[in-house]
Amino acid sequence: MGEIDGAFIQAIEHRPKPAIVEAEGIPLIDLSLLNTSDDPRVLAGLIAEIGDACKNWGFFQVINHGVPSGLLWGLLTAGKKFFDLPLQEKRKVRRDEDNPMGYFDTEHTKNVRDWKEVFYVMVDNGNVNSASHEPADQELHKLINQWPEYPPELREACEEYSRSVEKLSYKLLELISMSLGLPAKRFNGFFKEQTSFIKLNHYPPCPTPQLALGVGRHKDPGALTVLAQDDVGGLEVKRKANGEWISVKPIPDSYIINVGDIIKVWSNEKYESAEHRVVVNSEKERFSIPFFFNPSYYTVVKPIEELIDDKNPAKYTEYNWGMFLRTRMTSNFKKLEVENLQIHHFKIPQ
Ligand SMILES: O=C(O)CCC(=O)C(=O)O
Ligand SMILES: [Fe+2]
Repeated sequence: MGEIDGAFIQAIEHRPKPAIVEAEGIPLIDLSLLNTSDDPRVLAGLIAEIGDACKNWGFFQVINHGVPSGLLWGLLTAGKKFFDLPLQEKRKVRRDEDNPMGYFDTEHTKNVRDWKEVFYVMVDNGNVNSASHEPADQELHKLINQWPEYPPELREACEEYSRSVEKLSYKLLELISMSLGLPAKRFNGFFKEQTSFIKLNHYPPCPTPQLALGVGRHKDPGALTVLAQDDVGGLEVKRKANGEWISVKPIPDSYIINVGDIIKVWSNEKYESAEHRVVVNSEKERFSIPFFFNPSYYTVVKPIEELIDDKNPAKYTEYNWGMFLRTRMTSNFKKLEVENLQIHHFKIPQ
């Protein structure tokens, strides 16, 4: 990535400061009960814990999650071999605005360049996505995975890993649904033609980590994010209660679960999608792999009927998920002069 260029420099108010490391930190939830029972009465304590974490933090970590650790290790190893290739090799599978799957090294978040390189892979290859909000863009777009020649094992590692994390995502979705007092499978129908994808993130060491961010502050737009990180650390979450940035301590063999904007809207703001960002450091590279669990492109996102009434009216007007995703993906290719699309643009003034 070379010398730090002005495009990476964050405005003063968004530059990283030493983050607070909380003794307790974000909630840590043990999912081992899931292996022994799916009876809601047995699971009641776990469901309540998840509900509290979604409400108070929008973030939690899980252990005993059922994803074999070898799958993550295999994918991290294959991903590292890919990122070690020369830039011109990686750019042979470069993503672009027509097909946003593949490699990219100039991603922007909120119109500032991120100190990272990435590789995007669809979980269900070939699913389509909507047109964007651009008036000239009326067509459906196919999301097609692009595979590099080297390392040959990358494809299988991505496919096996995402199938396993998908299972965990459905379990979490069902627990979240029950925690809102809804039937376990209330949300499952939205994921028939899921637009879920994984992203391999590589954050190289940065000579001026006080000026740039690995990923600028943002909220994840989908339903849920299931994030694996290595042992380097750097993820920070903005605490809902007081707006302070808290660092998320790497815990071996755990996943970080992050409520996305869609669950915030479905729950009519009972649950939070927390702002987060990634700080980089001058010594160590870091790898992370988020799995973005996203519904079908044609999903109309709005507060769930059972959760609204006269006393608690809908806080959002409906929006089309595929359009939202496409517009957001397009905005991470370059610096724009306008704020990129956010759910607060659909908020009903109360
Ligand atoms: O690398 C991380 O820890 C988080 C990355 C992230 O927030 C994202 O890719 O949306
Ligand atoms: Fe994120």
